[in-house]
Amino acid sequence: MSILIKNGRIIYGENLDIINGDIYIEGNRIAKVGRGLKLSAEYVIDANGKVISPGFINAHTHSPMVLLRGLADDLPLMEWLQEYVWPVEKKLTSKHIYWGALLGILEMIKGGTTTFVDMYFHMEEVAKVVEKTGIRAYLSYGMVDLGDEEKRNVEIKETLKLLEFIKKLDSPRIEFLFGPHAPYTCSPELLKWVREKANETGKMITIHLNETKREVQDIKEKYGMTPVEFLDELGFLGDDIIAAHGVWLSDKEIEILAKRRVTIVHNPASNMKLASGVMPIEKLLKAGVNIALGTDGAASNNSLDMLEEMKLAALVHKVHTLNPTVADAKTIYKMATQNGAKALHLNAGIIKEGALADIAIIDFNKPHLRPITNVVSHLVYSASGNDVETVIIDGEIIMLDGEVLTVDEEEIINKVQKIVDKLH
Ligand SMILES: CSC[C@H]1O[C@@H](n2cnc3c(O)ncnc32)[C@H](O)[C@@H]1O
Ligand SMILES: [Zn+2]
Repeated sequence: MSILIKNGRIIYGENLDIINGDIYIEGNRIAKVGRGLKLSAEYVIDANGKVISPGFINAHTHSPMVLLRGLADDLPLMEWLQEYVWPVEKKLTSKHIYWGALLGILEMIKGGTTTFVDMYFHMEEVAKVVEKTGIRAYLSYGMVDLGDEEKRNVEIKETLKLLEFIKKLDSPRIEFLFGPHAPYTCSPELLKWVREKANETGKMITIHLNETKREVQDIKEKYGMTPVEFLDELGFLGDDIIAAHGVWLSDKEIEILAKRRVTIVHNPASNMKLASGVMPIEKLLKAGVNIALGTDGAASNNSLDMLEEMKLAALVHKVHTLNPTVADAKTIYKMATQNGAKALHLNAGIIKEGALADIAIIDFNKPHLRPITNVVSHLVYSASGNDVETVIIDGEIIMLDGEVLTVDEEEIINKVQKIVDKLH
């Protein structure tokens, strides 16, 4: 398929330059960017008054957790997980996960997300939904063994099953990654197995890391080291690690993360809602750590809106440090786009010739986005997912003028309501 997007304001290249012009897409790549392109295409989109942005990369979520949205608000992490979330998750079947993933992915596409990194269970169902909807995804089975060998073997089996399933799907948009849940739920034996298997297969790893003060204390008591030191001792860390949260980090841990080229995923809404704390963004940036952005699951956010997440990321550090220059709009915007792509070693998150055609077109013909003075600032501080109009993923139009073309939105909303009504 070829697509010509005409007369838009393009957020171009690594430096986010604004160019008024056209984009020509051929197959799944951006072929040309320029003014007044005289090229014929199978599909032409008029982007007058609109902004053409790289699609957003949600680098940490649990897509089916939309089923638990609003279930347990206003609680700290451990109580939230142990007393509310895990008991409900025990009841979830593959059918629940299929419909939950449909709702979660529908929400993400509507908000301009073109790629997401997921960790949950019954992930074969999520893979089916990714295939159907047209989004790009990196999927992991969330492994928890709590030091129990029998449980470890079950988790290993489930992980290898997902790896095989995704291999057989042979989709250019679906990748597998390993998903040990966290150092406090996974034994050293399991973490070592993950590292070895990741080396053998070349697949990446995602994990929750240093999310709460309590977690750091527990790991120190158990292993006599901080979580990052512990993982480094195991030989676990590398540039294939996508670690969610990184809230409670010592200077030494930041140094290790930088040295090992680990990506940290910032999840400001979840960290604020669960009162986990504030990520040390200035120190991480200064050390050169790659920081991507994620929403976490919808039970701790409570939405999957990357535009909203950017605003929260930009604001929380200003109030926390009492310094308005911290976390400026461009820095945050890069976290939601090119830094996520860097973490995934993916040629996306950027508009330039040769990059994957993963694009969000945002309608700026709205009062809250006028006058157009600073496009990136408006996206970070004024826009929300509702302003996204058209989404292209892997060179295919997935949403056009607000309508997702690959699924029936009304059917998904009604079905999810029915299955959740029965669940509680
Ligand atoms: C075993 S699948 C993934 C697992 O993670 C849980 N989860 C969701 N959000 C968080 C978070 O912020 N920290 C730790 N664990 C989280 C989710 O409910 C699943 O059980
Ligand atoms: Zn999470």
